[in-house]
Amino acid sequence: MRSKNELLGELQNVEAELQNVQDQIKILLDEQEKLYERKSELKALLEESEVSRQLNDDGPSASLENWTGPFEWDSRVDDVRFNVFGISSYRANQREIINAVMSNRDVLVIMAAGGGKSLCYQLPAVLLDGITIVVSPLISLIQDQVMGLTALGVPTGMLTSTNSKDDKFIYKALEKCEGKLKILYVTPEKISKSKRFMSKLEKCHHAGCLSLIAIDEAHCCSQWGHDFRPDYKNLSILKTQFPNVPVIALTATATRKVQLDLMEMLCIPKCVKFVSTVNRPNLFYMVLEKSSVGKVVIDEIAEFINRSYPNNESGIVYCFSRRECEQVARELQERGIKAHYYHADMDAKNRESVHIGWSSGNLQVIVGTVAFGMGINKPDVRFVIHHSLSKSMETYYQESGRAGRDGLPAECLLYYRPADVPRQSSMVFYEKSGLQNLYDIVRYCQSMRGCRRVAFFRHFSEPLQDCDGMCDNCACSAEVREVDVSCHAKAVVSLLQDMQEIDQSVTILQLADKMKVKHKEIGPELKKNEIEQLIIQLVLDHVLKEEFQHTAYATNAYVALGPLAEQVLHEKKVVKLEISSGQDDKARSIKCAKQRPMASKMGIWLDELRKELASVHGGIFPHSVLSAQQIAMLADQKPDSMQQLEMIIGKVKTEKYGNRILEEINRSEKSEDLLHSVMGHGHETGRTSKKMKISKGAVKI
Ligand SMILES: Nc1ncnc2c1ncn2[C@@H]1O[C@H](COP(=O)(O)OP(=O)(O)OP(=O)(O)O)[C@@H](O)[C@H]1O
Repeated sequence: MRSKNELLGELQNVEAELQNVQDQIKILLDEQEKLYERKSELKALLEESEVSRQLNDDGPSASLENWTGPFEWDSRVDDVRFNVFGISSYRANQREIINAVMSNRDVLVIMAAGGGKSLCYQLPAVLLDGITIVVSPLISLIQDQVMGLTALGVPTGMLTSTNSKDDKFIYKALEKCEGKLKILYVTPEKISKSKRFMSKLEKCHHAGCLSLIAIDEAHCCSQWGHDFRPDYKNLSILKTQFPNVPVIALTATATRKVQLDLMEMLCIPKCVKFVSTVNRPNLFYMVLEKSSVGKVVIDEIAEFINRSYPNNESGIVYCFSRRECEQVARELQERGIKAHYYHADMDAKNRESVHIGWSSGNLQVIVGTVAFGMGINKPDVRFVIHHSLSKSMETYYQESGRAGRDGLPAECLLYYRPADVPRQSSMVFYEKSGLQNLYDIVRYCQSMRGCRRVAFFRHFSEPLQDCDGMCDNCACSAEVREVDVSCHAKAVVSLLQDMQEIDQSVTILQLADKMKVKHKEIGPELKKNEIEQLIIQLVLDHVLKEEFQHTAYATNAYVALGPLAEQVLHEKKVVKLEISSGQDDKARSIKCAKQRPMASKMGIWLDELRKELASVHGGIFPHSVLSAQQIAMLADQKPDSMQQLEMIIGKVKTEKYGNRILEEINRSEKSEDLLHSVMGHGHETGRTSKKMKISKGAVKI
């Protein structure tokens, strides 16, 4: 029998060895984590280089060819731009794209929402002999475009699923090709399902009258895109059937992978690509904490609208479900806001009347589901509020991008609370990369310090650009502490482990409730929303994961242990959480609003001035009347009298708004920056045109 001392000695040795092994395991685990990270980085880089190799093999890129001109059609193009569309100058890439189309090339256009894609096919359509077919996914978008073009005097028609008495005229025009129709909008279903339409199109082509095919919202072709539409898949038939007719495909967003997919699906491998930045410098992005009490959220939204937009400036509120849309619209009405809901369950007539009411200014706010996303062609939307989380960065970019398409300042607010995550995840988990896409936007929302714009640039693999203080985190960052919550995380994991052992499923909210009771003994006290935030953080970090169970009526999202749970349990992983320590969200939002009222007000006045001048000068599009260049001249020359202001922008009545503009110019120390920021698109701002002198052509009034 060994003595007690001998046993104690060996025990100490074993404990020391165990400690040694544990230290080595920790080192190896750290190493493993680093290697995993590097592995995914390398995979992403490989994928990227493979995609760019294929893209390079697939034809010349726009930059390799000179599309600026001169071309023999230059003067005719300028004439149509000015006299038909009332547009005084091009925005970035528009001239080049038009030239590529006029040169009979297939073209792929990636241009930010509101960047001016429509002109790129509408202008050539007017100029070319024959008819242009435009494929567009939504009837509301088609109606909008047809209304606008008809007002400009361009003979335009549409064929959609709903038959109309005009259909006969359109079929006849296609067949006879008499010049009574220049642009024909169709839904993708017409191409894939209507034999009658395709046979008329064949005849039109045969007679040499099919001049151009435009595919709008082309990302709908790709399963990798965020809005896949099965009928778009069949559009390859257009290029196979009419190989000599140029195709122009346009979208606001397409990652490299989607671009490649589009080119393949539309059979335009040798197309010229024009990729513009996703940056929308005039949009202010902000994420707000969403209260768990529904009425509080509505109170805040109503207060925001009444405070910031008291003059009936247009806006959109996006909701998660149809029921929620109706409720939010009703509650906003109760608070005196002219709001109405819009969703797919309404009949077409009802939807149209709401849309028209909003476009004409009778309604201030549309409360919509994503059905009210694509195809909103109203340029002066001043705010887009997300009452609920979007399902991806792409959809958020698109939906919020409905704001400020006129280039003037506009605001994009997103109300976020962790409890909205499982609502979305149970809808998207079956989509290709659905959860991954959702978690990207959740990361965007959880961040209290990162620039929102940078998040977009990263997401769309674009070089970073300056935010210019146009997001909440850059303009008025919250006072944020980074708190070590490893012990709370460990408690969450062990709590969940206990529940899993007895086969008990738990949702994120139930887990948060249980933690609320338990965590007080652990360390620094966390508020309920911070515990929820922590649980979501753990899901994003793969410590936990979401799992889904189907019932006859719904899919429920539960939370379970993820691949890195063990590390947290054994204290091998530090978990930190950003916690706001200063003012509450509302105070912050007010502070943010105070920092930029001048730019917003000025933008609105300029817009009103544009409109007033347009009405004085007989229905010319507002943008042509007070162009960005003219605003740049204001910045450059700082007029100090009404007379000077009138000289700069032309001989017009400017008393009402002019005085206010002058006041602002005088009052603001940074008037140039202010004017730059109200001008929106960087390429046509004073930054580039500051040195420009007034030319007669630029002052159109
Ligand atoms: N060169 C220009 N100068 C001034 N305004 C322009 C110019 N080009 C287009 N616009 C105006 O900008 C607004 C947005 O243009 P358009 O509808 O073509 O955007 P888009 O790129 O199709 O956006 P979305 O992807 O959101 O549909 C319209 O009001 C249009 O008249």
